[in-house]
Amino acid sequence: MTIRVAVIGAAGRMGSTVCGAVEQAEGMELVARLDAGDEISPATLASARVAVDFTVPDVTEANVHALLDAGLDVVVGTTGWDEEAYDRVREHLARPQAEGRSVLIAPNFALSAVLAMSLAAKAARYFESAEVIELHHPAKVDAPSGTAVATARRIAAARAEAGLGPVPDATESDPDGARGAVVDGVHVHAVRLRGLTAHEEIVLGNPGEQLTIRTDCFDRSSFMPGVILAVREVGGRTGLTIGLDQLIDLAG
Ligand SMILES: NC(=O)C1=CN([C@@H]2O[C@H](COP(=O)(O)OP(=O)(O)OC[C@H]3O[C@@H](n4cnc5c(N)ncnc54)[C@H](O)[C@@H]3O)[C@@H](O)[C@H]2O)C=CC1
Ligand SMILES: O=C(O)C1=N[C@H](C(=O)O)C[C@H](O)C1
Repeated sequence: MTIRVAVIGAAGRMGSTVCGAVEQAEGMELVARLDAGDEISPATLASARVAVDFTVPDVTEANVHALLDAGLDVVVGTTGWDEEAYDRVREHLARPQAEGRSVLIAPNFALSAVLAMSLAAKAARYFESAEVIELHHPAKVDAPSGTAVATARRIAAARAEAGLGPVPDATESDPDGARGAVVDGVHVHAVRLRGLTAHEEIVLGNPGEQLTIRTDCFDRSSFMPGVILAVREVGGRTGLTIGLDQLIDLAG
């Protein structure tokens, strides 16, 4: 059966690329393109079954609740989500009116980034030091990137599980924040540079050795197979799914 798809944020860099990918995808029909100022309502959604949200961190959660109220399953790529916001979506999905509905939120839909996060989490327990450097195009409105935050959280969780203490760091004075943001004890550095798209480096250090894990997305086409996979799969799930790795077998 054809999946009818609405794209929210359709005029943006990601939204417009997603519109093109949905139009090219077998078994999908793009039925609505909504952007800022458009109401989310049955009339504008044109009987869409799945909505894809690539908007801005300030509005994405409200969009998801409105889309659930309208009876759609939702795929979200927009950043800015925290545990409290996830919990509010879980609570919404638990209401009888939302029975059978499903939301998938992923900080990154590119396979290289999903693998980089997974490898970083796997490697983290073996290294004394770990830091994350994300590098993006200068039109990005948030820092650090959602992917970097998710990566740092996974590294921190792996370190805690392995019983590792804080990363070694003798810094006593840093009035200008040169050591970057600190996410769950992991330092995260953000670079904004003309010419870049979306890149991340995870550096892990031990005495005398370093492991560098790097993902480079040179073009937004890199995110499209993951987005299309999520659109296909979201309807077969229930509840909240976080991360594209939940749909891909990374074992082996
Ligand atoms: N999960 C992933 O793989 C990826 C996630 N992103 C994230 O996706 C988001 C969008 O990124 P870009 O497309 O580069 O940004 P963008 O600024 O090019 O596009 C955002 C679009 O959302 C629209 N918008 C703003 N408020 C809206 C509202 N209330 N309703 C509907 N549309 C609204 C804007 O008018 C704009 O067209 C960011 O949070 C970014 O970090 C970006 C790339 C990949
Ligand atoms: O804004 C972007 O471009 C990107 N945003 C996401 C993030 O913040 O992690 C994903 C990717 O890095 C591109």
